[in-house]
Amino acid sequence: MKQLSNLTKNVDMTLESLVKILDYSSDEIFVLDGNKTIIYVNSACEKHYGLKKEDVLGKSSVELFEQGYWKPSLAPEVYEKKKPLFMKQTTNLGAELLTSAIPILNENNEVELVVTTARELQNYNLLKRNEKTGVSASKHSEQTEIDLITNCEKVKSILKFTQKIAVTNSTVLIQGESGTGKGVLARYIHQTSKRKEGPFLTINCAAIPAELLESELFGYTPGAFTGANRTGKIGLLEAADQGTLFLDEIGEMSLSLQAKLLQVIQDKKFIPVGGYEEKKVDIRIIAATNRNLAEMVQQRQFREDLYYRLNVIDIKMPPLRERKEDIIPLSYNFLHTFNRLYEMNKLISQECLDMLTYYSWPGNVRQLENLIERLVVTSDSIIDVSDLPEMIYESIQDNPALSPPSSLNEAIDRAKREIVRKSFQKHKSSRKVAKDLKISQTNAVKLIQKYCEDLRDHSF
Ligand SMILES: Nc1ncnc2c1ncn2[C@@H]1O[C@H](COP(=O)(O)OP(=O)(O)OP(=O)(O)O)[C@@H](O)[C@H]1O
Repeated sequence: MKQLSNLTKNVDMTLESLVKILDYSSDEIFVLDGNKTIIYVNSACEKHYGLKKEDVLGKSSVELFEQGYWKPSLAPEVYEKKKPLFMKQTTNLGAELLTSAIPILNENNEVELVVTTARELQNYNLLKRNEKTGVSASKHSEQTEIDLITNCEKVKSILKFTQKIAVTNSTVLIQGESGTGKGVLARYIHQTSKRKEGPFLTINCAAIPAELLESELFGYTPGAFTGANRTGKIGLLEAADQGTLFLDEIGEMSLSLQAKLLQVIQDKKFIPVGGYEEKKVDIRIIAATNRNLAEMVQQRQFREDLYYRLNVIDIKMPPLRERKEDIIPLSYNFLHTFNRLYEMNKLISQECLDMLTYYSWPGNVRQLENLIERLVVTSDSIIDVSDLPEMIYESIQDNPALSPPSSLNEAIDRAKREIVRKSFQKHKSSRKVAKDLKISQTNAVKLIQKYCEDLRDHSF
């Protein structure tokens, strides 16, 4: 390894050790060339964007900005004005950064490099507060707008698909285990649709008794029933006019209410409880369930006609254990959120993050979110493996597929599995996988059969 003489006193510095030092920096450092291509980045980028160095190097910073990894953009102004720039930025994972970009010019006064450093504002605010300068991170400070976070190709293709259906008014049915993010996806669909300026209202059909659910949805006229408000009440169907109504846990809705809902979907009209006059509404319905509706239809617990009406666009939200690539970015996202909420500055060790990826997350993203909140509150300055609940340890040890690999062969097999699955999720054909992984198509077919059986149904 090349020695970097004269850089340090009394120590022989190698390029390798220099890179290591930069990786230990808690601030992010990244360098762009004259074409806005990222030519260097340190490890801190993972906690800010959920991207590994290798996902970032060689990419155009303009392209990453357009994909929503940070905002606002800083590069165009630095390249244009050729002057240093300081700015507050927020990232896709909800980190708030104080970013500085310094252009380095060549002899022709052209921008040769831009050296950018980004420090988390949370740390900065806490530091200032500790210095008693009166600046403090407020618990009620405005929350950064956080999008649906994912690094998973399958979820990314769901998001792309929802953008395609943004202009339609079709009813959407989102199925998936509890806590997978069905509610977050419903909001995302609303935000990307042409109804985004209209209301987005949610009702959980399991949380309200059947009689009350009907009046909540349809509203009622004055004196409609004993105990009713004297002036009557507007229902959610009417309140969501021009917007989206999200019916969570639709599988719990009574059969009689299902019949009424079907009518609203078909005719776009309804009559409030106790009333005679029809009301017209323009709404999009998104329904979600963690139950198997097709099975419920067979068992006559759910109306077949309503099922087909809701099912016009059918999306399946995969459980977290099938999208392990989301665990680290989500963990960082929740770390930023709860650090901000509790005015803390906790860090998390790499070993701890690795351990989180081995766990199966039966409660999905909600369970991960709750755990990170608890860890932020209860751990010392660095959240480490020893802070994890015993239950996580035990379950990893009980399940060999989730525990760290016990041999080189097993590690190779797991790595192969991950690479093939990732490629198949992206390309969806053995020919393209073969090309992507530079293997024969026969080999690709074999590997897909071995590792991707569960991915072969392409419906969302
Ligand atoms: N991709 C994501 N990015 C950021 N936060 C997420 C994501 N997915 C889920 N969450 C968070 O996890 C929690 C659970 O998500 P959500 O309520 O949408 O799940 P759900 O599938 O609708 O659950 P349930 O079936 O119990 O209603 C929420 O606090 C949500 O903000």
